[in-house]
Amino acid sequence: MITLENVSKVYHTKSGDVQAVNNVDLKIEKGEIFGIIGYSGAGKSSLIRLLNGLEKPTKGTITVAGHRIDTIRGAKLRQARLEISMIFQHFNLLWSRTVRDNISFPLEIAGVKKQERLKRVNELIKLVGLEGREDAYPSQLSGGQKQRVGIARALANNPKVLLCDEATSALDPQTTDSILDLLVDINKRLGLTIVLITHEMHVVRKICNRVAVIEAGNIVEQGEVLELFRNPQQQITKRFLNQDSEPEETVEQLRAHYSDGKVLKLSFIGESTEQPLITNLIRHFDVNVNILQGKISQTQNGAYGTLFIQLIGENSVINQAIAFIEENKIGVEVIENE
Ligand SMILES: Nc1ncnc2c1ncn2[C@@H]1O[C@H](COP(=O)(O)OP(=O)(O)OP(=O)(O)O)[C@@H](O)[C@H]1O
Repeated sequence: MITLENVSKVYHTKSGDVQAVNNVDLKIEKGEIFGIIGYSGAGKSSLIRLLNGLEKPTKGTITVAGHRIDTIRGAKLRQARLEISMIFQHFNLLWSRTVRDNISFPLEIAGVKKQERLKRVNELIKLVGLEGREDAYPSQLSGGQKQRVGIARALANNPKVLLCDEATSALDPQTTDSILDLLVDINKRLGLTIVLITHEMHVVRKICNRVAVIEAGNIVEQGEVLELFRNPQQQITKRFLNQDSEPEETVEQLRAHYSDGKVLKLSFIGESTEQPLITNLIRHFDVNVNILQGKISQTQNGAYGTLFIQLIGENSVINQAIAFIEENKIGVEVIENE
């Protein structure tokens, strides 16, 4: 659905050239939810603007939904953009128009007749869960509702690709989750290809199938989300993963509080979480298992997370239990008591 070959973008500024995107090769399949993660200034916005033709590459070729975005211009580019839609961090709604009229706007531009427009807008309002809010103005909506309007408007002309530019960065965690759920729902229902740029790993974990990590304009690592979580290669990827894991003080607290037996940190990735591990531990070993804390979440390709447990019993039996956990391909780290 999307192919970038050897794409670079250099901005020529008064203070010199800025290499925002550097020799990027990327292939995104139809129906994927693909994440591009990077820190501020890494080149994410430049990359996403290249995908919808708002910027032209300095070199390389860009094909999106069958269109050579790097070369087409004018009416052809506008036509192609109907198939490549976008949502934004700050929603970019028209403040003097109601929800209904905001969603209707791209249909008006595309010359869709009034009767058909009304029908389509009603469908979209239902799809994004905004029934009852049709006549509200953006200023009367919560952040999550505003983004729902943004999503409905982006879907109005039945695009093939939806680009999401930090679409949940201005929202609180709960609202973020509901918007991400909506994106997954739309992806499944409509088979829409979604590309999202973000600086938050939990967004990638929750909804992406694959992810690329961008640093100083270069894609330094890419792959299946769980694979990347299991086996990050680059320092920057590890930093992003730390952002999404237990804070250091929690581990310190656990160490201090639970001095009996051993405290273990279990890491679950993918299918291993399906196993009834705790039941098996109690059944097979003469140990008491105390669940201390944990967070296991679902990714698009299986579960991911950590669980802290305390094992109390004979030292030799605890060691056997640890070996058993390892045999089951669950990551285990002993949190030593100080
Ligand atoms: N129009 C422009 N003219 C000149 N330089 C630019 C332009 N747009 C971006 N840059 C520079 O290109 C580099 C990449 O910026 P870009 O906005 O793509 O990164 P980003 O990862 O999206 O960061 P942020 O999340 O802060 O927007 C930065 O050094 C930025 O200053």
